[in-house]
Amino acid sequence: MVPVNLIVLGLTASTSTGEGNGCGAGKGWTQMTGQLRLDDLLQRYCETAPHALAVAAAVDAIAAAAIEIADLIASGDLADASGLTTGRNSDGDVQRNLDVQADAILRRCLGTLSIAALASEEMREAQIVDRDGRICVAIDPLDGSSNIDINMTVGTIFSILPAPDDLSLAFHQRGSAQLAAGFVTYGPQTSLVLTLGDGVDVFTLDRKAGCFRLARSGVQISEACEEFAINTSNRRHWDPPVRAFIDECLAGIEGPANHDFNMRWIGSLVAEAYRILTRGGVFLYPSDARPGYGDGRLRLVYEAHPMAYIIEQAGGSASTGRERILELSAQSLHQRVPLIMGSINEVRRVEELHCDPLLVASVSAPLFARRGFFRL
Ligand SMILES: O=P(O)(O)OC[C@H]1O[C@](O)(COP(=O)(O)O)[C@@H](O)[C@@H]1O
Ligand SMILES: [Mg+2]
Ligand SMILES: [Mg+2]
Repeated sequence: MVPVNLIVLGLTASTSTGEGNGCGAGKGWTQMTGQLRLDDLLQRYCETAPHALAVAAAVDAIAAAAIEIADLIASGDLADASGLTTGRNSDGDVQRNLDVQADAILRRCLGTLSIAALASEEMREAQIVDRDGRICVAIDPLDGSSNIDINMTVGTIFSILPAPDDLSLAFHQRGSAQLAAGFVTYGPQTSLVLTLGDGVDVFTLDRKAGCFRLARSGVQISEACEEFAINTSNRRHWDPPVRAFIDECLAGIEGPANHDFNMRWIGSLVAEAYRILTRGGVFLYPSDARPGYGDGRLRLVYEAHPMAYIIEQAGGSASTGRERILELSAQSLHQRVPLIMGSINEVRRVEELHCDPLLVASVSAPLFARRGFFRL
């Protein structure tokens, strides 16, 4: 087991309380001055639980890989880090040059650690690495890859699970078994969002020093929100509950929601999640009627599970519309799942609509939905 590259403890960070600039009564977070480094936080965490050293080592390795990937992305075509299509991965998705490079960097950085099993979006099957390892790691090396060639935010997502006795079950565990989860956004800033099971912290890459520094601690998502994210080009394929929810959002102050909504769609799960953690909101990638989209688009093990863990740790909610994402366990590595996540009130509303066809019908009836007829 390679020791974590941990540095001095004892740095103190001065703090101030911030609030999301979004809607609702934002619970806010603690804004940090950036003196506390990821290494410091990992070192403190190392002593907390039997798995903690292995988890800290994996996070440390992923952070090192993220610094390399951030450099690569920033160089773009100059470093042959492009959105050029190189083929398809085992799940049939278009694979870009950068998907392959990010996967190689992460596997090299994680490769020196004692990890029981490793899974990646870019690998056909999970790999058993070290039977004595205490943890299993699942990665989406590059999320939002359709954004690469337009210079928009992409990211890396990771999930860390305990190693079960039977390693063939490594990635068939419930999402609630996760020990840690996080993601990195490669945008104007490179940020690392992390939960070790006790809240959510956001770190910013200090490029000069080559380390991540704590920027926000104890992130909390506001319960209500005024922003939704969904790929509306698929509207005609949606199920009635999803259509009803979005119709409510679009009706704004004149509809049952009784307030206006803004809309964003970046096409990059990491960027949507970062926005929700910053100013609230709700994200939906539901199942729809297109061939191959019966379970939505996003993958359970290395996209929905880690995102759900982070969002719940920040006081939000993540659901298929019918079930809590963290209750689910995958039948296969690349299994897809509908994902609705974000501010708790909006996710609850989507769930209500999924459970109650009469409610859906009432939202769809134009007179009922309008203020002035049935609402005072
Ligand atoms: O192009 P669509 O259908 O809007 O899908 C966008 C979604 O697909 C993804 O890009 C899937 O992730 P990958 O890029 O890792 O395959 C998400 O980041 C994003 O939310
Ligand atoms: Mg992805
Ligand atoms: Mg990907």
